[in-house]
Amino acid sequence: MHRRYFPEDFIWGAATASYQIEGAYNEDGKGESIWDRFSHTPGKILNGDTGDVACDHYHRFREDVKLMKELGLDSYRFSISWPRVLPEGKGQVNEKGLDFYKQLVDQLLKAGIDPAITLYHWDLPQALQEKGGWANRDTAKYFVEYANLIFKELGDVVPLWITHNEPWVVSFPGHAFGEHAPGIKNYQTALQVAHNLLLSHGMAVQSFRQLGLPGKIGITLNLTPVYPFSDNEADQKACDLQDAFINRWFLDPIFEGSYPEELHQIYRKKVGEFIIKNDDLEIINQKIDFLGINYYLRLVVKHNPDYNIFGVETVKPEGREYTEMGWEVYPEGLYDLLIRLHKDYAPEALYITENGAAYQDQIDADGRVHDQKRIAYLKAHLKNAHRAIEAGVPVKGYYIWSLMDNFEWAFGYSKRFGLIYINYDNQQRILKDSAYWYRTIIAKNYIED
Ligand SMILES: N#[N+]C[C@@H]1[C@@H](O)[C@H](O)[C@@H](O)[C@@H]2O[C@H]12
Repeated sequence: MHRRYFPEDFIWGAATASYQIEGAYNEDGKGESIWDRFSHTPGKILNGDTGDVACDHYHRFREDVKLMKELGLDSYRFSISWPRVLPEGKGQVNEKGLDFYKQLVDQLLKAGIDPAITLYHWDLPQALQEKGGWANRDTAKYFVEYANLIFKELGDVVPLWITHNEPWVVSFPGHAFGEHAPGIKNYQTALQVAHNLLLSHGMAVQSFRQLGLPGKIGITLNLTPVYPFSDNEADQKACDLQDAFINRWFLDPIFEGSYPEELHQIYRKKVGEFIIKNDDLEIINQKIDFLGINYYLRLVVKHNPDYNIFGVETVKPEGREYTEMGWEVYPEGLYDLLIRLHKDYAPEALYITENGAAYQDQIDADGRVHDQKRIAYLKAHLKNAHRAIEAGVPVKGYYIWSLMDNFEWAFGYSKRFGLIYINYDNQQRILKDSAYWYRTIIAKNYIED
């Protein structure tokens, strides 16, 4: 067996997000979020599930930190619920909400686990949505005020900061396709949202620098390598357009201070303009300390003039393995993506801030969850991350999505991604075989293939 040793300082982590695990959706002064509103709207979430209770992490965080310590995690990535600390999105602070996060960070530090905080993982205060939400440029200003509150409370002890999680998902499923909160179906609004999210990212990075905090700050993007169905020119062009739509629309402003021109032209013609003010792109193009990437799958596309505004159709290659999300298992895509990012954008450092898979997990007669498919998935992706590191890509850490089964957005609780199985009937936590496997990987700092 070949041992693939990871760098001595490689960070082994796991990730969650506030709305997906905390519950206590209206307790201790927390304000309503757009996901509270969306999940309480009939027909939006499978089985009518909501995040009202979720994994009850708000009340069980001490038990959960003990489980993280049992796994030997170096770091735990979680998000702050903006409306839990600022119920109206701005103004009056909810001290009980802030205190929850201070206690969580305190428990993590005592357990020897580095906190990694995501400031925004989709749960915008509903009060700000009433003022236009991310389509309103003012929300960028309110985001920085919120970020400064958290920076000042936790900035001295938290080493890793992520401004936004997957702004592409917030923009398009949330504002063009209507599949995510706030459930808007307006492409032009989605483009303005994307821009205001990026602007708020740049403004928050500037503020972080001005505060002189000791940690590192970056952003997490869902990045998907795109491959042409065939080598004909039309399919290759379709591939380039899909890459611009999903990846470059966010990578280029952040790293180059400009939007992909060809796609911008298509948007001008087919969607309409969105407002960019004078030095916006200069603000967005702030130097960041790392790029976080969430990798799950690749896309294979072909040209189809009738398919959408781009004439790009996604195809599902035959004979491949797919997860419960219908996502192709393609570990090589992680290697290809890391190599491309290193070559085209050269981020100072990269963290794989999410990688994982949903499978049909069940408690077997022995009381265990034998999730061998997940172990195989994680091992294959770690192998490709290691290949990229050996090729010189500065990958500094890996966070499994997810620490625990949780509320999977529009799919409710039907999809299980966790290392820890959650019995939602009694909130029992059960370490899956993948959790025990991950514990050994962390301890040995190598995988064998
Ligand atoms: N779907 N799916 C799983 C996972 C989702 O649960 C996370 O909240 C997102 O950051 C990202 O989409 C990935």
